[in-house]
Amino acid sequence: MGAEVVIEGLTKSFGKQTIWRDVTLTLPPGEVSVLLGPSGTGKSVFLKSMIGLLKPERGSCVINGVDIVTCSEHKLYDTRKMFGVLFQDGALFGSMNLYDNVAFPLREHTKKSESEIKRIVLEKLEMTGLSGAEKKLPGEISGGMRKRAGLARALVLDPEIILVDEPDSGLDPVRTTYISQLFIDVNAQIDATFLIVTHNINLARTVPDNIGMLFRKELVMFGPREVLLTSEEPVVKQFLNGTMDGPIGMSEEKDSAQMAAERAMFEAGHHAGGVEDVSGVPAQMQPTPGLPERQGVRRRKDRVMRILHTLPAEARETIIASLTPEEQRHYGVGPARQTARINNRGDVPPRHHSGQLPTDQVAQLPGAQWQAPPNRGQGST
Ligand SMILES: Nc1ncnc2c1ncn2[C@@H]1O[C@H](COP(=O)(O)OP(=O)(O)OP(=O)(O)O)[C@@H](O)[C@H]1O
Repeated sequence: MGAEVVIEGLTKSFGKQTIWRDVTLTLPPGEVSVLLGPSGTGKSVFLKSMIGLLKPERGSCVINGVDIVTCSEHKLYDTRKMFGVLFQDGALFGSMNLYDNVAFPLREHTKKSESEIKRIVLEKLEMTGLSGAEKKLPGEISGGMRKRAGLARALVLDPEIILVDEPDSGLDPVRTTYISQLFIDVNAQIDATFLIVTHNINLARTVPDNIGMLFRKELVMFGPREVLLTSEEPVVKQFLNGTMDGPIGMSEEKDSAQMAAERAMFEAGHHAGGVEDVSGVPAQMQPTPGLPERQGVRRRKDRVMRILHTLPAEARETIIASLTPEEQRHYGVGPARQTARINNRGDVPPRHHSGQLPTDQVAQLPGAQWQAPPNRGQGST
């Protein structure tokens, strides 16, 4: 099973520029999570901080009892071996063929024999649909193949955590769906914990178990996919619909005067762009038939049912509706019964900001009525 990653109060600045502050979330073991956020909100900086390439000033990122932020170089080196990282362009060595690129971490970090290396490399190339392409150079293959080769290389050391930076960059929508399927298939086969940074709405809506979003230097939300996908929070809705109508502007954000002026324009009939009314929770991608069931999905069900009472009503109803009648009986929930229980007890989910919930509650979620925090020290703190 993949490792759990527990991040608490993480804050990263460059000089006087705060990139994000007080980020708290837990990546549940073996589940697939996606981190969304407008360009420049520091998603790549977040991934680099998780593997210790950048040092946040405050907070912790704990994996198997080791805090990446404060541990020794020696511990960091060891813990990094638990990660497989897929960079945007695959980050392959241009002068090496795919076989040697994929074999590279094994030759660098292990004492395995060449015959053992060959077995592993061919297995990972097959897993990523690249059998037969061993002798190709990165410059001779398509962007999608380069990404798959990068994934094959990320897999050779049997990672427990896989970080993926913008897998859709430079890919058409169909190839993006194929690489998404590959992530789900790899997850089903090795049960690693995934964190995927992306702008791609289709991927975000259909691939992950959990979704988080960075905006205005904070983690706006992080939790089960049903929460973000049913959220009424303006920034989340705007992002998922890809429109100009909302708090996200040409650069990171708009001030209230600009927002009001644009609102008037849209109300007068100007097209806000994007696809209208992309809403609801579509079915999640499944492993390709013949592959094992995802263990993360099974564990997630129990986990989400334990925190169900903390989730906004619409997400709760969506989750309950997705259960089979047997599962509803098993967990003791049903749409009417659940609503009655909530009404009788007045059990309205609390409002929380990132960082305010105990870390054993994997989904740290603000309520559905989350309000963007006031624009604190934009650009510097
Ligand atoms: N090493 C660095 N030194 C100084 N500033 C940096 C460094 N790395 C990143 N930044 C700044 O941090 C901010 C966030 O960058 P980052 O690339 O993480 O954003 P992102 O959300 O991944 O954006 P995109 O979606 O466009 O890839 C940017 O303003 C960037 O200029």
